[in-house]
Amino acid sequence: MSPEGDGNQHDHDPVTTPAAAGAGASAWQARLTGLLAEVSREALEGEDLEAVLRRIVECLVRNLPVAIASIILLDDEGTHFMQEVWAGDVELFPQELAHGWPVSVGAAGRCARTGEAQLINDVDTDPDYISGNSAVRSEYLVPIRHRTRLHGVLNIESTRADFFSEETRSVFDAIAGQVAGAIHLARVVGELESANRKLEQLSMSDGLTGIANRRCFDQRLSAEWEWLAGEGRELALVLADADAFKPLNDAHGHLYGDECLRELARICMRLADGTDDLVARFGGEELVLLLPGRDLAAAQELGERLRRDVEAAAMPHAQSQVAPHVTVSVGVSAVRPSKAMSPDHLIAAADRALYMAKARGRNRVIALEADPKDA
Ligand SMILES: Nc1nc2c(ncn2[C@@H]2O[C@H](COP(=O)(O)OP(=O)(O)OP(=O)(O)O)[C@@H](O)[C@H]2O)c(=O)[nH]1
Repeated sequence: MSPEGDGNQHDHDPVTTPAAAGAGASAWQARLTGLLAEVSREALEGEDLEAVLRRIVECLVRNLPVAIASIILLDDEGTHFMQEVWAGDVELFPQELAHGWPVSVGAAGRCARTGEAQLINDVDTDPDYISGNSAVRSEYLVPIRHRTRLHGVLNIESTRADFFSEETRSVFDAIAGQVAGAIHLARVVGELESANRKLEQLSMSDGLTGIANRRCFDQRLSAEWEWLAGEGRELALVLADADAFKPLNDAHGHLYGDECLRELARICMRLADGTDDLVARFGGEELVLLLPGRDLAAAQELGERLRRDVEAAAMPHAQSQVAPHVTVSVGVSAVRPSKAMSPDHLIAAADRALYMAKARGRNRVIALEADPKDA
């Protein structure tokens, strides 16, 4: 334990309290004003919230003769404290407070419950005071509030009974306001980042099946193309098109057609077992598997498994001339990416193979190496 003025940096500092300042009261005011400015700067840092709050409490302990400074944050419901960031000489940290505690407990709880600042001039006489340092004599707790939302409590503890003058308290009130701004800023930034992530995800996925959409596929194809060109490894495509899908919609309705597409997507997802494999909706009733690192034979085998799995799913199709259930035709292509060709050559080859599978009676797999003449 090191009470202020006892071995810490304020020992020889003439301006540690308003009383000590005496004729130098303006020096004390200057210190408080400087402190407020420093806290404001920290509050606007806007990076990781915990780091910002930690620097604020450290700044308080570094600049003022206080034994403990802490910021205690409430959960979303405002019923429990869930996080405490502190600086100073905490010699006792009650275990029950380590993982959050209800606002029914402690002087900080009283501050949160009442929404009012709490000045405790003699901690020994306050029934709610929970000691963190046996030398502490007084405590000041301020609600941290942004507009109507109570975020938590700013807690300052001093080893002097007369430390919290009106002027000093008003500075802590202002600091609590800065902390509230910092918390609000961090939460808004966090919410924006998460909304952006969601939007990014939405813009890359297909609403019906939940798999990647064409935009995502195009981006990944060109990224894989570049990467594999450098690596000298192959890239394969499996393009699957549901057979007689128009008659299926006409006979069973679009909702059933939608459900069949979802099932096709699930089957493709089960087959895409490579870490970099991508399953995407290529167009209406066409799905595509992008298979980095696989050659034509491996992709053709996967295409064949896909065709068989779709048959095995036995989704009824009353109007297909191929089978009484949904079938797919599959075009497969592969290439070793190089500057001589582009991703379009790979797609064109898969497309040509698919066309041949349809022409030869559907429910079959055709594989073609990509050819510079294809695109
Ligand atoms: N239910 C449903 N149908 C879709 C969707 N997207 C495209 N389709 C339908 O898929 C059908 C594709 O028809 P076509 O291109 O004529 O081909 P097909 O009838 O499957 O015949 P082949 O491909 O030659 O075997 C069209 O009727 C589209 O309306 C979708 O999201 N849901």
